[in-house]
Amino acid sequence: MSKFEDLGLSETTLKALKKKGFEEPTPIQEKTIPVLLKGEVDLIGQAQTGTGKTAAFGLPLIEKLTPGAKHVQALILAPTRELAVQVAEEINSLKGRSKLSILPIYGGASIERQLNALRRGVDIVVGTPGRVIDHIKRKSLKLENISYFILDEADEMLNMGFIDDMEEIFKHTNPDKRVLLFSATMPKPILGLAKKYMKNFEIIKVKKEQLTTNLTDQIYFEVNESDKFEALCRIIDIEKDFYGLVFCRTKLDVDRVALKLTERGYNAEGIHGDISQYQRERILKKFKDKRAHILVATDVAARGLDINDLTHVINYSLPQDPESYVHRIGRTGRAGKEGTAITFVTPSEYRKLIFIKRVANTNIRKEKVPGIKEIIKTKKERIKNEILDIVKNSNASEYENLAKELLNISDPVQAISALLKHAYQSELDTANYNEISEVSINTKGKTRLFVALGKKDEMDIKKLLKFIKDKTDVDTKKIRDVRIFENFSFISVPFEEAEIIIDTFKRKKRGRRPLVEKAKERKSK
Ligand SMILES: Nc1ncnc2c1ncn2[C@@H]1O[C@H](COP(=O)(O)OP(=O)(O)OP(=O)(O)O)[C@@H](O)[C@H]1O
Ligand SMILES: [Mg+2]
Repeated sequence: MSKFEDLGLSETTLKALKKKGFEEPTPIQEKTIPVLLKGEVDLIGQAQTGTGKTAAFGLPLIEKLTPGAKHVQALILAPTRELAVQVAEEINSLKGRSKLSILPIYGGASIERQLNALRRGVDIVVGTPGRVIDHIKRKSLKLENISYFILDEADEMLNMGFIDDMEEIFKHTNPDKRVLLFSATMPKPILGLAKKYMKNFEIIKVKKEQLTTNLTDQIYFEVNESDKFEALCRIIDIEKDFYGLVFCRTKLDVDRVALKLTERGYNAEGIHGDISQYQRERILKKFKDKRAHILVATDVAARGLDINDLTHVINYSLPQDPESYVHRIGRTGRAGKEGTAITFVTPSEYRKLIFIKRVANTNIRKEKVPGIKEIIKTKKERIKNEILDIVKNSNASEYENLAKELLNISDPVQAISALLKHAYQSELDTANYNEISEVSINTKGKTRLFVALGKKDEMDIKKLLKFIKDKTDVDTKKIRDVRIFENFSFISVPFEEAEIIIDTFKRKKRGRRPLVEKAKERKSK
């Protein structure tokens, strides 16, 4: 491991790094910085999420560019507004006493202010494609003299959604610039496309077997769509200090989940592309300041965002592709800190999970959604420790007289029990929790399905099979194993059949209950 001092950086920059608290370069910084300081090459830099790619291209810019050169010298493009702001801030914080001026330009923010700043002269522009094109058209942004054209999250920028914009912007730049592409993922087709924009280029990869960092513990839970919210609440409740991002597929889902969390008393916010830019920034700041502990988001927050100390990333819905999985869960486990990523998988999505696992070459371990008893036990333990901590470390003497009075007239155990009940009843109330129907998918793609059917004497195997036959299109011959336990039955069926069963019953209110009711109904007939 080398030191920043060995990479060819100036004294001013080394001082700035010290001030920022960077002790040694990360592997991607160690590899790219010397090449960029020396070289005339274009570059593709690939390294895992949270490993300092911003500084890997930011530090060489700081060294190579001339403050106040009267023309834009570098353009950095990023896929989201928040990321453009963050990259600009990160470079600003690394420049030390250098007079370089760095400006983020992005949609939804005052164009007037951006115009004024551009008129005054800017060295580095960090922008989102739409607003950059807007400025090019207004002739307020001239790119014919740039030394660097950098795509952060390059694979995303060269993907369908952005490619036309990239072409357009590229057309307005001078041919003799350096082109630098950075991302944690670089799928083959995109790599092919990238070559079109570059001349002699080097690929610098921090070689890792897997695309995700091993700082993040990766888990998946098998849950029905209708049980996801309950599972989410349980995950949050069992943690002492949950501070996490929850990813949903659609804006509507984000709104719904955020609202439901708020209604249940959690400190949650939602963020997506339909929210005004002012609100987006306000919400992100609130979350970064930990004034909100849960941020529900679409993939608008999946790439690049650097939020300190996130404990969890939850994939409430499965990401669209392996790359998205890698970036989403990469919001935690950054800069050497550990995190947990939890993915909800419904039976019909199981194969997609396997695909993600294979492409990302990562290990995603299966776990069970925490049970109610387990949560209550954990909470009680936490309460006990909190109280013991107060007894030990902080002064509650103003209550001592009242305590003595109470203990004089009542039994100590009863008094404390009453006090605990008074203080924690609402938190420990099991009525806070709903039932989760158990769906468990085994790895061979066969699904084991648990169906709650009321008491044993209300249903036998024959009735159960007939019930399934009547209610679903499942071929009952494919049911391999049927067992009836105390208050639920267990069947083992191939994946497709399980899907049918689940799809049939999840449309009804709560999965299990209709079955129980139907069983009773039949009995009474
Ligand atoms: N050498 C270093 N020492 C300590 N911290 C660092 C170092 N380099 C970067 N960091 C910090 O690590 C965090 C992650 O950096 P950065 O956002 O650049 O990661 P990234 O590789 O771009 O991740 P992503 O792929 O998610 O965009 C930031 O908070 C950054 O300030
Ligand atoms: Mg980044």
